[in-house]
Amino acid sequence: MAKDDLSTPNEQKEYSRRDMLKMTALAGGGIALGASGFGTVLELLGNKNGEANAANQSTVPFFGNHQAGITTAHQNYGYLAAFDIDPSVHDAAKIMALFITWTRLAATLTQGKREVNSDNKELPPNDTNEARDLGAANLTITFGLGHSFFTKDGKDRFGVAAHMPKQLTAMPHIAHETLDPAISNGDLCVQVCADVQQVAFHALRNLIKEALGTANIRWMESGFLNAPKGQTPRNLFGFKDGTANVADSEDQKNVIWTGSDEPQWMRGGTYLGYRKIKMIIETWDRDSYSDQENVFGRKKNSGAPFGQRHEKDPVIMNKMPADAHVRLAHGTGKQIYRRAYSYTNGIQPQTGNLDAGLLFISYQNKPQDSFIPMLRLLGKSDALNEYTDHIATGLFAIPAGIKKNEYFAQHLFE
Ligand SMILES: C=CC1=C(C)c2cc3[nH]c(cc4nc(cc5[nH]c(cc1n2)c(C)c5CCC(=O)O)C(CCC(=O)O)=C4C)c(C)c3C=C
Ligand SMILES: [Fe+2]
Repeated sequence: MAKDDLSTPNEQKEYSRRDMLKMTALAGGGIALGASGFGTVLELLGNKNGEANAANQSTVPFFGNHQAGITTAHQNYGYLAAFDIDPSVHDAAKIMALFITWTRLAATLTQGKREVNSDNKELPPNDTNEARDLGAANLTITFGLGHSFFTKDGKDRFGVAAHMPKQLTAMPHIAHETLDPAISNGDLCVQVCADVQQVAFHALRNLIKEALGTANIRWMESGFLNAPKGQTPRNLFGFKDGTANVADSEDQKNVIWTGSDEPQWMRGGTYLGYRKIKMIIETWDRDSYSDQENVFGRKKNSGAPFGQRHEKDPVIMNKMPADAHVRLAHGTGKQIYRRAYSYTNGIQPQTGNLDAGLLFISYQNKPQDSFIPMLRLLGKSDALNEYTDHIATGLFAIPAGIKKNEYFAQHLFE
């Protein structure tokens, strides 16, 4: 049978054979791409099925100055996953090979294309197929590196510890947190977002599959967030969440993107701060409306700060209770860019309560001066603490955007 009877030949290959050979050579040679490796690389598909139905064909560019999925309009579904490098891997070349494969796959999937299957039906399929008839649905894939990628037990793991991002540390202890290490931190992180959950899951699943043997999944979380176009989404406490985020690109440059104080390969990148925060929904739902508003210092319906009429009006700190969440966060004088998702995970068997909360994700160029001090202050004094538990954490360096014919973190290694 022909390569794949449902497929049309790819017209917009992301990489030529020469590009891939060049990248493989740059990665130190000797990288085994696997028996079907080059077939996979060279025969990317156009996804023609979407033309016949209402699949969401919107795409977000994968290559660029900054990675996508950060200032990209918030998609409806998000996965955040962390990976650990397999203990058998000591060679940077193996990691570079994985990053080449991940880059190729991400560049393909985010543009609504799929990898073609081999002629040989005795081999497993290259693509798992469940998103074949769906478009890209604004899929973005964002890659990051944890502190433990660079050093572990005091050892420089892959010869790049000298180039560690300046603000990347292990996460410090924060008051009142009850962290589960199994769902915290990790050597690598991948954020996958899309407007169709099946598209996002498909992408993550295929990234996991390609990493096997080099990097193993450590944890993954999935979340959702919906709002009418142009409106701020609401969290599970019913409040508009994300109002104070900077929208202007000059402000985003100051808050999000790293500059000349970082190693060259990290400039134009950012840091992802992560907290999994369980929300004690049952207690919240029994609290009075006015108490709920006092917790944040904002009006529940309009999102306006106390003493103001409209959501985007400036915060007047002394109109809010001293321990109001917004007063404390705003009072640090620091800014972060929040891109959170709500999560639900059925019922907690021990209590019969809902297992639900917020996958708090923020991007900032100086986490040691913003995200971490803010967490410390909120951990100590925030009125919100009565209704929340911080159960997982992470801090990851997100390198600059990937250029065409380059691969993720290439300039860290070369
Ligand atoms: C480390 C920082 C923060 C954590 C953790 C955090 C958790 C958290 N927040 C909400 C809900 C809201 N937060 C709001 C504002 C806000 N929150 C932070 C930081 C953290 N939040 C900042 C920096 C700000 C903006 C402050 C400002 O300058 O005005 C709001 C108000 C609306 C908005 O601006 O988004 C809400 C609502 C929850 C539910 C939560 C943990 C579960
Ligand atoms: Fe907040």
